[in-house]
Amino acid sequence: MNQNPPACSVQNLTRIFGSADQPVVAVDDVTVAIGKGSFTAVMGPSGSGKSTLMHCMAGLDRPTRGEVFIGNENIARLPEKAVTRVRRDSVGFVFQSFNLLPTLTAEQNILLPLELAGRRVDRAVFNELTTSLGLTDRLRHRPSQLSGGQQQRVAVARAMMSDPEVVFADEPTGALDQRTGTALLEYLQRRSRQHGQTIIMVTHDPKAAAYADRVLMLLDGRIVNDVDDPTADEVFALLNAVAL
Ligand SMILES: Nc1ncnc2c1ncn2[C@@H]1O[C@H](COP(=O)(O)OP(=O)(O)OP(=O)(O)O)[C@@H](O)[C@H]1O
Repeated sequence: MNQNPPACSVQNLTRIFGSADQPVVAVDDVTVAIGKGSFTAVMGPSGSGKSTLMHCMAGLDRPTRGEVFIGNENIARLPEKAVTRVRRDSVGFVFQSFNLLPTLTAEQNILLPLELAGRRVDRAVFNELTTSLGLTDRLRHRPSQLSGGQQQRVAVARAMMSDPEVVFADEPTGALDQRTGTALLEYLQRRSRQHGQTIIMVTHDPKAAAYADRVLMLLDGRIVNDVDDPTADEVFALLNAVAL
């Protein structure tokens, strides 16, 4: 078990969609702490609440009940403006579909969040990130001139550039071929092990989850398994068990 203080945690988190007479309980009373510098995979069948849990943890969605801590801040209790600040300063998000701005170059996309926040750009951090992601000769290209794998690496650099408390990644390898996906997973693992970056990743792929230090398995909005250092075979068996 990770003894570090958590980078992020939720307590009795519930998120209900729909109306009072037809509620959809997407996340059901979840309590979990994510250790600093850990790499966690969130898995579960379609509709089990993975994206909703991650969106609530990242401050992109509001819980119906419960607490959400990013570092020491309980974002569930903050007004929207303050949540936006915490999200800007302490959270990086990698979307499956990259979400890059098409009119900006790779470099401009990577630096945009810092510029919007009025923060100084640390060129050493920028150089280190773009070199380790193999992007140095692609920085002046626009997203349409980049491959899917390159666009996803730009999205990862953008999420990591502000050195956030937590990076959330929603199916980051979903749109990539196997070789490109593997390289990205190896990078995420290195980033957590060597730089202490906390990473939470939603994935459907047991092989991708095996790169993580920990797998949380969701079913019907609840965590039904919490496994440290899983192998792909173990994850596959757990997934089969809940998918039946
Ligand atoms: N905005 C919404 N309005 C109503 N119901 C929603 C909304 N978002 C999610 N849900 C419902 O909440 C439940 C959990 O959805 P969620 O997207 O979190 O699951 P998931 O595990 O991420 O699924 P998938 O693997 O298919 O992406 C589902 O029943 C879904 O239909």
